[in-house]
Amino acid sequence: MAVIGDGINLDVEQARPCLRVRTPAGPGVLVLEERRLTFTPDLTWSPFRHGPGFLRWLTSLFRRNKAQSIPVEQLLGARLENPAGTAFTVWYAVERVAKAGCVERRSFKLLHTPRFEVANTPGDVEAVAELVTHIRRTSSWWGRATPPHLAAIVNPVSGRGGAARVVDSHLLPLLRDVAGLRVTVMKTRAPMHAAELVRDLTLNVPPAEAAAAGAAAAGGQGAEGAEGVDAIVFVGGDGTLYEGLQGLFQRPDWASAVRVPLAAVPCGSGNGVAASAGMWDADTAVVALCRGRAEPVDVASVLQPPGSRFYCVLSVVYGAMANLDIGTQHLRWMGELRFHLGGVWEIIRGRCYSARVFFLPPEAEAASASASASALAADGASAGPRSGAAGGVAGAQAVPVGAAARGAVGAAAGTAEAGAGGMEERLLPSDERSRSGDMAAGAGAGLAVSDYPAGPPLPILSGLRSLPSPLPDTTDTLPAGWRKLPDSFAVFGAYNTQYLALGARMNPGGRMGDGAWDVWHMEGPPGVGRNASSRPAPRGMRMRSLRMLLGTEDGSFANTPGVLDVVKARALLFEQRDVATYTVLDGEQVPDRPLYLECHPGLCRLMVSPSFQEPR
Ligand SMILES: Nc1ncnc2c1ncn2[C@@H]1O[C@H](COP(=O)(O)OP(=O)(O)OP(=O)(O)O)[C@@H](O)[C@H]1O
Repeated sequence: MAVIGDGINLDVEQARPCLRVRTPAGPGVLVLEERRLTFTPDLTWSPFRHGPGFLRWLTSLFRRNKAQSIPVEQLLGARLENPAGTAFTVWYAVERVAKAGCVERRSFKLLHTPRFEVANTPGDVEAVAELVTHIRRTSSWWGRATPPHLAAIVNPVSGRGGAARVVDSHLLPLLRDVAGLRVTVMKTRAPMHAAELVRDLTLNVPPAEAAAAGAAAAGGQGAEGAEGVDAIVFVGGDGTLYEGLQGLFQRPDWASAVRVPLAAVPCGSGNGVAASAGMWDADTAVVALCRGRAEPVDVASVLQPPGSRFYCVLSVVYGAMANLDIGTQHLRWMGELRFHLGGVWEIIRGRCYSARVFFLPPEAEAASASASASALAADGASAGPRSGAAGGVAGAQAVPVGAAARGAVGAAAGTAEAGAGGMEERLLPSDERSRSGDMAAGAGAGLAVSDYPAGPPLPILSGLRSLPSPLPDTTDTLPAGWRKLPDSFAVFGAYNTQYLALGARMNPGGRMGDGAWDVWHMEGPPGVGRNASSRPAPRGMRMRSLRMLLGTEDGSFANTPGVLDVVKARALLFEQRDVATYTVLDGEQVPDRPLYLECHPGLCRLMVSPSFQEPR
């Protein structure tokens, strides 16, 4: 042990600084041991019990020289409290468990010690700097020698507009000043700006092996020290992450860029991605970003004629579930409450919605692949649209629910039509836009997978001879293994993760990296046909919907038989056949045309809370 300054010792070899410090409650010794950081006061007061009040002072008399310690696994970092570097506070995170209905929510509360101060000598200042760096490196740098670099994409209009506040209260003071991470803040200036920002980022891609080893460290050792960004943090709602995801897949290097972890800090209205990752609040998100745990998350490619390709990680919803989101946009100022009001309104309305849905269960994937391979072989491996039963009809009706139908939706929602078309316009790079425009003019456009922007391979959809439009009446023209859902729904939603919003566990039992989406549906009355107006719900349906609404917070509706049915899907063919609703991907409306979804198992990586756990 070397003596560095007045009363300050540093056990250099074992990196165990022992500092003689002064707190507002009196002097003592601060020791960093292998398992804990301990402060032992010389006199009577504990640093954790300082503050005004005679009673507090009196109690501390009975706690003479009692050492206070923080387990190292709780440490987060330390902040220098003055320019001279002689004062600092140590920050740590304590786990809290709260009950939300029948499920536990594990979040973190951030706490700090009182201000420790040392004498102003070069040796003391150096020892403090060394201690601060040591705590930061071992607690919050993902096991690296240098601090990871986070790009924070901040949407100032998400939710109630609190994202900028979270930057000032958490991202900069805690992640940067306490944990010592490098944080670059970028504010979005308009819809889809997040995609542009992600497209232009210089990324520090971890090696494939490090990413595959995955769960432990978000970055991996190989990427350390490079100039790029180690993780992309979306400070906003689900829409902000969704837009960023589109940008990620517009990058020419998307195949490696997907190894850079994504994170969601909850500042929107729904925050389904953040909730599904266990990021219940900004404090917990800070701890997660410091610990650097990342898990694989499935991404779905969604193709829509004539040439759009979207990517989503959260959900495809339609009917009541879509109306309570998109139909309540004007109540955004209410935060999550708007979804509950929308849900109640949908129950009062008691509507069912018509749609055509086919899905491929995971266990049927192999059968489907071999069937389509042999069909292709029999056809001489021809590619592109065919004039078969599905393809022939499709050619004439590439946009199945016509302008009149979209007009009706637009009229109902004010800006719905502009929003949907506008998003498609914004999503596609300019060359794709012009291509898709040309294709829209031509009959049969967008019916082969090759008509869509390149990206992750789509073996299941490519196995279809063409993308059927409109969707057929039966599974006869589809490869083996495909199944059909009823044509009418009181509720329909396909989910990848457990939560659709912080207070909505819509997919209890869902796992975000299992390579399948869970399709929840409540069947409506038969005979609701194409382009028909939505029908009133039959008897008992309102009660089932109400049960679902009441059991949404913890997902307990799933325990009541007969409320909803669920199937797992590797791929989905979906066609909207109703004018009184929307089709919504990850909370963002898309045009009301057929969509073809295929799941890419575990393609991206999502940063999760240290206590994140999914059902087995
Ligand atoms: N600077 C901006 N000005 C206006 N709109 C923006 C800006 N930046 C992003 N947007 C748009 O804000 C919309 C809402 O963002 P986001 O989805 O993150 O919040 P939210 O809808 O409140 O949350 P959630 O999706 O979780 O319900 C997005 O559709 C996005 O296009």
